[in-house]
Amino acid sequence: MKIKNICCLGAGYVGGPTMSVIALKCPEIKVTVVDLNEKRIAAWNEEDLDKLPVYEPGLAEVVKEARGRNLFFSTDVDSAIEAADMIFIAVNTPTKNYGEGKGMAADLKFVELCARQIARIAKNDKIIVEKSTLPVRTAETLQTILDHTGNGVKFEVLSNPEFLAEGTAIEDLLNADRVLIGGNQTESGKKAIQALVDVYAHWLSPKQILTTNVWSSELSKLTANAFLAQRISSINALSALCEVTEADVDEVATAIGTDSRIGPKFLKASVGFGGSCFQKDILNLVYLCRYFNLPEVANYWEQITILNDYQKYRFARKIITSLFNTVSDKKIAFLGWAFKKDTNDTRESAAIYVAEHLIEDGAEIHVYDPKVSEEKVKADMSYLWELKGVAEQKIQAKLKQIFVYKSPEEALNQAHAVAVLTEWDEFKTYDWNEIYINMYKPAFVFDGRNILDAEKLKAIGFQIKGIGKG
Ligand SMILES: NC(=O)C1=CN([C@@H]2O[C@H](COP(=O)(O)OP(=O)(O)OC[C@H]3O[C@@H](n4cnc5c(N)ncnc54)[C@H](O)[C@@H]3O)[C@@H](O)[C@H]2O)C=CC1
Ligand SMILES: O=C(O)[C@H]1O[C@H](OP(=O)(O)OP(=O)(O)OC[C@H]2O[C@@H](n3ccc(=O)[nH]c3=O)[C@H](O)[C@@H]2O)[C@H](O)[C@@H](O)[C@@H]1O
Repeated sequence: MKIKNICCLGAGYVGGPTMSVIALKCPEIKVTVVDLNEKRIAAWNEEDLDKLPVYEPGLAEVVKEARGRNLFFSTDVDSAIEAADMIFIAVNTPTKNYGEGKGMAADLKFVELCARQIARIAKNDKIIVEKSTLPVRTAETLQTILDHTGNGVKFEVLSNPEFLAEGTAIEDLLNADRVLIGGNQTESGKKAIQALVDVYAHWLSPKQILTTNVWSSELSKLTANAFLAQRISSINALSALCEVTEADVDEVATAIGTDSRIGPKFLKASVGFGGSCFQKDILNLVYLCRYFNLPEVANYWEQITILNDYQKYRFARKIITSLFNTVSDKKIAFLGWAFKKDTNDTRESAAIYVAEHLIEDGAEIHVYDPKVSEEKVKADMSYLWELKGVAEQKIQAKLKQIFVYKSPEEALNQAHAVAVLTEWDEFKTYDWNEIYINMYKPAFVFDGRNILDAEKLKAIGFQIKGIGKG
């Protein structure tokens, strides 16, 4: 079966870049990305490519080439579903914040709504592709909804989880370590798998495309994220030990990472991992393990997020204790707000939690991030406080302790301390002599990413404290 028309539900950080690359590489396939969010779709259709809703190196170039040729962004969900022979579901699957499984389980209501809408609209057979990250056995739920509410047409459900990382999404999509496709091991299931393999085969080699049964594929996605996050929590746990023993965490990471069985990647100690997925996917895994009555397994994975919370808290506490046990009315400059460099995404960014803790102690937070707006920073903090049940009036008062600037100089001027929250390359190139002159003394730098040249900063006169540095 040759795919001619693809529709993707969800024009977010996954749907947008993934479909743009598919459209780029498969010019004979019409790809329509739809979303309920009109503002988001309007931004995807912006003439000015700097205004795309997702910032990713290389994305604007891909959109420029494919958009209007065979790549379209639209809010007309029904028409796109009707016309497609393959439908990707790339909607959000956040942690449930209500009812059964609150704070742990994945909220599948958006996915379920997609399935119901597809079933209602579809007039001919379709392949449904789970692109969102989902708990193992969700395909069964989707199949049940599709079969019971549809118009008698046949649906084949595939799992095709996405492994791209933000900041390197285009590179990851073009040169994927692997693409994973899970499907039913029936004749029609195998045909559907092959149809999706043929899409990716436009630019990936057969050995980069793995096919499995549908459950293995679903579970592999949660597992991959849990393994990746586990490495970060492991090195971050050791960073605390390094700080009290004068071992250097970067040296330890290099020493263990050269063992080919361990490998060097994902061993960078930090203020804690952020991003929309690691935390939610691990909690989802923990919930599943508890559901299947495997408490020891659940507790094992849960420790990764517990350690991550500890790491963010530890960083904030270090700032407070170093500044003579209070940051009340002190100006703390934040370099970076995004959860990692080269993205404008701030979901679950460590910066949010560090800021919360410092604000609780009375600090003023002065933020500069090259890609994050004032509106976003304030929305992030408001959202956190709302979730915690803080009264609206109190939220408004706390927001007055946050200032966001368009230039680093403004954020850094007259600061008591600088905290590096995101590893943007430009922070390394600043004139730190000048920054020192314009700060209160002693001038502190808390490098939550270990990116600055500590010796150079010490020579200037800074008190510098990194992660896992004695
Ligand atoms: N962000 C990332 O780097 C990665 C995310 N994932 C997974 O991909 C999924 C999507 O993640 P993101 O793109 O980051 O989320 P996102 O929140 O950026 O985008 C999801 C979009 O889906 C839209 N949507 C919700 N319900 C809809 C419906 N019924 N019809 C049409 N559109 C609808 C929302 O309006 C939103 O724009 C999640 O399951 C996530 O775990 C997987 C790999 C990487
Ligand atoms: O499912 C997802 O959403 C994606 O989650 C991660 O990608 P992402 O969260 O975009 O970015 P990462 O590079 O994994 O970084 C996550 C967090 O860990 C931090 N990190 C990463 C690596 C490291 O060594 N140390 C470290 O602290 C980063 O700064 C960031 O805050 C995975 O890397 C992707 O494979 C996956 O598809």
